[in-house]
Amino acid sequence: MIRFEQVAKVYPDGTTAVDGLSFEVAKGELVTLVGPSGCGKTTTMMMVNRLIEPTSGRILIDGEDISSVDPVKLRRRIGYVIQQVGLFPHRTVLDNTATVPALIGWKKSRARARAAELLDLVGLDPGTYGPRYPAQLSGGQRQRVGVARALAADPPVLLMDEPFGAVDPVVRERLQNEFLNLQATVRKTVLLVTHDIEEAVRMGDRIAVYGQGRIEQFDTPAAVLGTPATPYVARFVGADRGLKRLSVTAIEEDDLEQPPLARLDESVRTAALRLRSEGARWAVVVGTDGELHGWVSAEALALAGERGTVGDLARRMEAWVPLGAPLKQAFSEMLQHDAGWVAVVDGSRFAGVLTPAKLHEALRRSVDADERGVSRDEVEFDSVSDV
Ligand SMILES: Nc1ncnc2c1ncn2[C@@H]1O[C@H](COP(=O)(O)OP(=O)(O)OP(=O)(O)O)[C@@H](O)[C@H]1O
Repeated sequence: MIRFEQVAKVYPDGTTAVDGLSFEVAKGELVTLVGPSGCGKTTTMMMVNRLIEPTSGRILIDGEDISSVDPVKLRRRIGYVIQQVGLFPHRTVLDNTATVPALIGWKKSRARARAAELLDLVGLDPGTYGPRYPAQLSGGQRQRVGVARALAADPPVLLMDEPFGAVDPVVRERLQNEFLNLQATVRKTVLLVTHDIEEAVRMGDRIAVYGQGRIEQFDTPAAVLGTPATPYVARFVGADRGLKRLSVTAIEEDDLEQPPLARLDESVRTAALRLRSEGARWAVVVGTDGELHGWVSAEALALAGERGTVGDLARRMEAWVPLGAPLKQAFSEMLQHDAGWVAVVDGSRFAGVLTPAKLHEALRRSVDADERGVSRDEVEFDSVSDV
């Protein structure tokens, strides 16, 4: 979709911003460009919409050399989101969002209807926020308007330069997640510039790690964290890359432990006897179709006497995550609920629990799989509890 072929940019004062750039971004892929200040990320991005012209090499979009495309026409196919949003202060949020559709000649009513739809999509109620002016919004809301505006004319390509840089870390994480959800539906081809490796890892399908003016590694987040291509990349991703890896390693069925179970409609008596004979202190409570309901302690069952069903005593499950969610989410649920384990569901079906030991094992397996270039289920480890 976007292809760089041996692209270099030397500024008139002789500064080589980038050199020998060759990479490809597939249709619908989100690639993050990450690296320290001044390494050439923004230059790379601005060559795509021809705000900067390369000194040598070619850039192609959909096979077409962009140097032969009229820059104005080119930019209509490319949404652009920047950190300082750049909203027009004297235009309402709705009109700001409708800027590009209006520019390309849509009727005012159609452009505004589209703008309202987009505001809704980025989580801003068009009735409430549409008539406001940019100064009447929070930083995070302005950033959302920036994204809505960039998407308004439905461009196939989106360039985002530090799009979440101007907001505090909590809002940033929320905006990142919202954007990922949005991207799952709109599937734009995205280049996103950031200097934050965490953001690059969280957002990117693939990451281009920049050294000075060149790409040191272009790979998936897991590979960049697991097997840095050069000492420079290893230093850049940091010594805590195991920790960062938590956010890119998905929970798999094999990582789970199967705890004692009790059925919702089971009698207290049989459940109590069974748990006692298994020496279990608690059980996960599931419904008739195996759906997760909650948990029950062996003590509560023992004290309840002979009558009633498990359902009468079951407590709600506070900590649970879906299968496929990152290990980091499970870890954060455990911390948040001060729990020693977290339930994992597949749809509504209870799939098992993740314990700290299993979490650690999953992480080690994933690092090892990358180092050996095999898939994770081909790696065997003794679990901590076996040692
Ligand atoms: N117009 C210009 N004239 C001369 N040098 C420039 C110009 N624009 C950028 N540079 C230089 O080119 C190099 C790459 O700049 P670029 O803005 O692409 O880096 P960056 O990785 O995006 O940095 P940052 O994260 O700080 O925005 C830097 O050394 C910068 O000083």
